[in-house]
Amino acid sequence: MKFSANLGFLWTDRPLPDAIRAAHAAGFVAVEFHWPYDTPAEDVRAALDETGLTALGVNTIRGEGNGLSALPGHEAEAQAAIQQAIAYARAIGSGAVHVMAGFAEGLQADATFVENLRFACDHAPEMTILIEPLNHHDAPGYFLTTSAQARDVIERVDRAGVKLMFDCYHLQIMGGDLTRQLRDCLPVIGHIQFASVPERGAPDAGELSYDHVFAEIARLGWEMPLGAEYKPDSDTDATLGWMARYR
Ligand SMILES: O=C(O)[C@@H](O)C(=O)CO
Ligand SMILES: [Mg+2]
Repeated sequence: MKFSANLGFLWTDRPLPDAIRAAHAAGFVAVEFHWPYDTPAEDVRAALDETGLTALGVNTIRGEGNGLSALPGHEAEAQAAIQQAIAYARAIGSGAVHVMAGFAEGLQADATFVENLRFACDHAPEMTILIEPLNHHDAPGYFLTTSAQARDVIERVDRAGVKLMFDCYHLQIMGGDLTRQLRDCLPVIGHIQFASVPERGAPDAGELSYDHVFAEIARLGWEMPLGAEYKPDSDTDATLGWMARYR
């Protein structure tokens, strides 16, 4: 398997260009970001060029909450955040942006999210526009919570570019049955992330067998790097024992 280091959680003790170099030294083939906007895109791009790593994605900013795109009345702000993320992604050579929905509920929020996602897809037709269900313990009140809801939104956005960020950690907490969820969602998955459950640590612990999950992902023919989005319980390099097991 190939892995992407999520630098929102891994090597957060150093500047992003150094975190990219550390990911390369550890054997990751890609990196992904949460909110890299404080680091000039050209510095990130230079570290990517130097190491040959691929950049898989950036998130839209959180705003007051966990994103803006499902907040009725905040369309201008949400679309500015989408444009900012797309511009940054283009500048670092990344092909995906995760559009964060925010804390909201109801029909108006749903319609707003769909419209803002159409805006993102139409603004950057070459880009994968990701949406990600988050679990209700870590992000109570977040608009998007299940893969079924995400698939319904994706269908109604009705654009080829919009895809599901399948985070095994969140989706295990929000109902589990992960093997079936992977099979059912496969046609709309744009990226896969993982962490142990419930601690959100390295994948070789917890209630979820990544021996099984990764084997199923491979069996389904998924070839893109999987996003290691976990919170190291010590120095990141000391938590990477799982990589040798799964590579
Ligand atoms: O799972 C997560 O928390 C992230 O993928 C993210 O982008 C939102 O915080
Ligand atoms: Mg995630």
